[in-house]
Amino acid sequence: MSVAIAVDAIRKSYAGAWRKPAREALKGISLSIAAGETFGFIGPNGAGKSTLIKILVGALRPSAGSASIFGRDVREPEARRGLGFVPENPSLQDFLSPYEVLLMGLRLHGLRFSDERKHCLHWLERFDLAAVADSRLRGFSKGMLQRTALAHALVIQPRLLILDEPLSGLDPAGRKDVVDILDEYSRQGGTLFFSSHVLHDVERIADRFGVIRKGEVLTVQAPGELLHAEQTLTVRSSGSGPVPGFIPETNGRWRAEVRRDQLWQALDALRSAQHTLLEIRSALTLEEAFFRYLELAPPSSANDEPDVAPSS
Ligand SMILES: Nc1ncnc2c1ncn2[C@@H]1O[C@H](COP(=O)(O)OP(=O)(O)OP(=O)(O)O)[C@@H](O)[C@H]1O
Repeated sequence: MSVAIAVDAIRKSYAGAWRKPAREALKGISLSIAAGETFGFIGPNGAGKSTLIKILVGALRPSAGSASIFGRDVREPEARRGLGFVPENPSLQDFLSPYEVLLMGLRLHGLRFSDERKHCLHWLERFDLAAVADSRLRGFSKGMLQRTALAHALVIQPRLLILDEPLSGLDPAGRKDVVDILDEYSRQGGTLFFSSHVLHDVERIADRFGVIRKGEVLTVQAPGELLHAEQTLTVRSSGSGPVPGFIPETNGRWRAEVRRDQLWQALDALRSAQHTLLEIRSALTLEEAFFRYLELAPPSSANDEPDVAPSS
């Protein structure tokens, strides 16, 4: 399978303000994302997510290391062919209409369609913007602007989408629509790299995700793996009599927290007591597992030092 994004030992230091030391935002990050993969990049505020994204789209130069998109160094304009990008706070010209924004996207990428208006309206409709296709962006809500920026990224039929916090500013219905569109894009073979704070969205969309903290990637794994590593399971049953280790809930239901290596004993006990098994699941949500992971991740030597580095 071909590599869509390759990041090799990237470092980035921002020069400090007057008398302030330089800040090392990325401390030697390496990643490889396959073509067709959906990769979520998560981490707390200030972890370095946007810095890496800006390097990938050619808006920032790394202090050291290299990155490429479909084999082209990100410093080459050719690397951005077929790249749809939405930054964290998209700044769109507010005197334009959504239709004009999408048309501009097609022009910037040198794309021509026999019926451009129909093509743009298709994407505006997908993002629930058809009714305001020709209205000026001035006065649009944050969610409407975000949806316009996403439609602008998708209208070029990108081979790669890089989205910085794509779901921020959207209400629950808007989030669901966008998640469905991204799902469809991914099922059709598109490659997606996105950052998020919202673990539920990462769980829903991503094939794999990377956790970044203080400029370092702590782990890269599939959403299920984080939960699978957890040793405790919640087992729920329904039955009339008590079972050792199980505590009663309401309506004849019972629940126990069971260690993974003791699951079969617990199931045998339920069978002997003629209980019906209702549910076995990880005792933690992905969110809880993620925060526990962040807390347990051993601090590296770089994290023990103050965030100071020579400026680039
Ligand atoms: N232009 C800049 N000048 C100086 N420092 C910067 C600059 N941009 C980012 N930083 C610093 O670099 C570090 C990483 O910031 P970055 O914006 O990449 O993090 P992030 O993970 O995207 O955070 P958030 O989730 O809040 O958007 C932070 O400590 C931030 O203060």
